[in-house]
Amino acid sequence: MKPPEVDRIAGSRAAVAARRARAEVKRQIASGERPAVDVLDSADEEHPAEASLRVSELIGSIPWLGPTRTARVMEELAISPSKRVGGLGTHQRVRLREFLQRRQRNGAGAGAGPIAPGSLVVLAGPTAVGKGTVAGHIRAHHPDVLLSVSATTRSPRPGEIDGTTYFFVSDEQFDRMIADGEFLEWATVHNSHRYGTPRGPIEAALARGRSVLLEIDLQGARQVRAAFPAARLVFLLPPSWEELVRRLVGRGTEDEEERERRLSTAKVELAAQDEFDYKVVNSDVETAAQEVVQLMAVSRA
Ligand SMILES: Nc1nc2c(ncn2[C@@H]2O[C@H](COP(=O)(O)OP(=O)(O)O)[C@@H](O)[C@H]2O)c(=O)[nH]1
Ligand SMILES: Nc1ncnc2c1ncn2[C@@H]1O[C@H](COP(=O)(O)OP(=O)(O)O)[C@@H](O)[C@H]1O
Repeated sequence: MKPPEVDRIAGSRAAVAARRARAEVKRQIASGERPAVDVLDSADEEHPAEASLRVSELIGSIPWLGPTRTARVMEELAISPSKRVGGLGTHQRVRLREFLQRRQRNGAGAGAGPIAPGSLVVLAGPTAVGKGTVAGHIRAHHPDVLLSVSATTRSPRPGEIDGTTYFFVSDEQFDRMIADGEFLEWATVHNSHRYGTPRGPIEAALARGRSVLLEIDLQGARQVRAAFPAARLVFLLPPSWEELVRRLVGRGTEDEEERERRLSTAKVELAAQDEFDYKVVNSDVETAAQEVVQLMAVSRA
């Protein structure tokens, strides 16, 4: 058996070597020799220097981020300051990866951070373009963004959950909510059912500096713009009209008559796309979701 003193010396040598290896990784990031996202991707048992690096050290090594912004970024990504790269949870890793890639693409100094605090973004677009799908992707990957849950008088589709997809309410309940001033905006959509955005959760989130995403129709987007001129309006476009029809038919949730009604609304909505601040083509869900999130990161200043 080795005497304890030998163990202690060996242990401290190993610790010094590990520190040196981490310092080298930080130097590579700081000099631009190695993108931070590569360090994140290579962090595993075979790369202990990368895996044992703290996330704050990884982000802090990027030349254009000082300690204050690093701390803010960590908070926005919901990653604790002591977290090591190898110990990240799946969602944290995805959020960090998206952030690093976005910063790499945008270059130094672009934007204000992953998500500008307190921004209100409206996602609109024709039926079946994929608004719900893109919003769902953002919900899954950016829990820091509040995805507003609307109230509607339409019936739930199979798989839709009351309180998550929508608050499914009766006509009488909807009337009462209007009378009580509970809506930020509301509209009758596709000439059939009413949909409205509950005001309370949005105002509370914005007051706390949390960003909010509304997935609503054209009429609602116009009302939000009037009430909140600072809101950013995003129009989601299909790659083509044929693809839009394919998605509507493929979803299989409406009969022929309802599909026709929705497609005629879609023509009106597409004609209004130039009223929006940004247009995003939904060819690929992940890319479209990332573009919407990136728009949230654009500094209001
Ligand atoms: N104005 C307004 N529109 C909403 C609201 N919630 C959903 N919508 C819109 O209502 C429309 C119908 O939604 P839905 O019944 O889920 O079917 P979809 O058209 O196939 O997405 C979509 O354009 C939604 O964006 C809301 O709170 N306010
Ligand atoms: N980028 C995409 N590529 C292919 N299919 C998509 C894409 N985005 C959404 N879809 C599909 O299109 C259909 C309509 O999407 P949905 O999110 O319900 O649209 P919306 O909320 O705009 O009415 C769904 O079946 C969905 O799976």
